[in-house]
Amino acid sequence: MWQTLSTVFSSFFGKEVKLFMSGLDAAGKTTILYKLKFGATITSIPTIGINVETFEHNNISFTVSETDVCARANLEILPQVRQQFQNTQGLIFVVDSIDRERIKESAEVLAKLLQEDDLQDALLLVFANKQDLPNALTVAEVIAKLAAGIGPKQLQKRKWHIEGTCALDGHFGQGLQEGLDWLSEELLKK
Ligand SMILES: Nc1nc2c(ncn2[C@@H]2O[C@H](COP(=O)(O)OP(=O)(O)OP(=O)(O)O)[C@@H](O)[C@H]2O)c(=O)[nH]1
Ligand SMILES: [Mg+2]
Repeated sequence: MWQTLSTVFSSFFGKEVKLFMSGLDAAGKTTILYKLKFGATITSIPTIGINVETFEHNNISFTVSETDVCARANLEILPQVRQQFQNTQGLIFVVDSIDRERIKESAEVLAKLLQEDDLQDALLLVFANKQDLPNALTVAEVIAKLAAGIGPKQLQKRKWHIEGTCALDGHFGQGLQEGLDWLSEELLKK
């Protein structure tokens, strides 16, 4: 399987892709970013501002900006966050699957992001994170709650994918690489 994928993606040598990652505070964004970059779990503290990191996957150089600033500012997207959206080819939205009380708020943030002009053509990858914890919302439940919050039509008109993830699991996390594989395959079609 790896050989096949690596052959398919060999045409990507030198390709640079910009992604924006968001979601509510404590969803696991920073943990995911550094797991993807270093293959290691970092001890994270709440992020102030925006983290930007570049790493390689499937011969693609992914530059990922991550922040939850839009959530902290009463769901209004701040100008410095909006600056990050230019030329963004993919939006990674991280959901804390155990935070049942805030899943509605999470959907509201996603709805705001999906309305942004610069994100109209962006692929949408949702990570339903913290699947390792008991009582986590299942992937199907996360889809239903997000679709209810943003309106099902929002998902119909966009290329999107969801992975159940555990960012803490092993070297690569669980579901994270699969999510990036989906993004890579969709980028190949463009
Ligand atoms: N059990 C479990 N805990 C996780 C997982 N992913 C992240 N965490 C934990 O969740 C907490 C918050 O993770 P962060 O990566 O700091 O979350 P964040 O989204 O960057 O938060 P802000 O910077 O405040 O926006 C940390 O204690 C992580 O170790 C996961 O998949 N499972
Ligand atoms: Mg953070």
